[in-house]
Amino acid sequence: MRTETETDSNVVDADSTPENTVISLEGLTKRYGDVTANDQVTFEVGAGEIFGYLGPNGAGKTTTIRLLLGLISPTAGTATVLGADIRDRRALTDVKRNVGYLPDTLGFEERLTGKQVLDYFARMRGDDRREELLELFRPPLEKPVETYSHGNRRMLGIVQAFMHDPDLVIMDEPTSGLDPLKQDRMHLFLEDERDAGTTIFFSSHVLSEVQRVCDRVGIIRDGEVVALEEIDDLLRRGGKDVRVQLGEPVEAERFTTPEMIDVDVVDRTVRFTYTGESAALLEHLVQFDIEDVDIGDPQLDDIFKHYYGAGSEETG
Ligand SMILES: Nc1ncnc2c1ncn2[C@@H]1O[C@H](COP(=O)(O)OP(=O)(O)OP(=O)(O)O)[C@@H](O)[C@H]1O
Repeated sequence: MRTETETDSNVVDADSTPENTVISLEGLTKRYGDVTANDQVTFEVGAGEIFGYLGPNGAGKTTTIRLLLGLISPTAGTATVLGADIRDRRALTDVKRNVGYLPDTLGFEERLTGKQVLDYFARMRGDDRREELLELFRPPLEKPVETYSHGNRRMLGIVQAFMHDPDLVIMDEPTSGLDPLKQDRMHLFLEDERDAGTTIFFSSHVLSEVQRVCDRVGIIRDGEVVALEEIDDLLRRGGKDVRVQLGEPVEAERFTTPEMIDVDVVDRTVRFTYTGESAALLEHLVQFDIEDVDIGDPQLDDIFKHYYGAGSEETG
């Protein structure tokens, strides 16, 4: 069941509490010496949603995932996964039979064949959906994993993560390094799984993929969650990345409207972030001698820059 959460401001919304909580983090903190990799991370993920955990390299995404799976212990705070407290090893081990995990780096024994790897996981947790998933992702099962391409490693990893038909799947940058066709296949698959009721938590540093498949997003920066909201709200505030090629040079003052941020005019090319309605932008542009217009989604970095303020905890 899809979870509706209301977010009417761009502050971290601690009340954004989905029903039927599958993952709940409460003040989760992990320190490595002077580095606070996760700092009081608090949010919830509801049943049947695709939750995107977004952040630049080194933000703390993998740390959260490893904490959730009990692979490392928190310095402070805690979390529950399918109701099990991550500090309770036995309870966590029990529920992990019902969790799929796709790590960023697959720790498969390299000399085993893909089939042997799947057999190993099947013995631990079952493999009811193995054949169906193999039809879809087709890793070369009879070859040793050490001969696999990056893409095939991912394909084997996905089969492994889903074949026991878990209620929750946690994935660390699942599409990184995949070609566009494989990324597409993965995204469609995740949507189908979500529609069938599986909860999916995945990390990414690619906004476009999070935008495409996620219902809700948490943004982590320097170990802190700086935004927690519906993807549509995030993108609306993120604005559009616009590049306009003009037939003749134009004065920035004449061209600029209040909805344009970071206007950069170089000769006949103007770049800016547009935060208003697309129709209003087009209406404005027709006044000028336009040769070309390119309107794209904002980059994650721009959203950070414009809405969360570099290096500050300010979220508005
Ligand atoms: N075992 C460790 N020992 C010391 N520091 C660590 C350790 N693991 C992570 N860190 C540090 O914690 C911070 C968060 O790292 P983490 O791997 O969680 O980020 P990430 O968002 O997953 O990044 P990436 O996208 O690059 O994988 C980084 O500063 C990293 O250097």
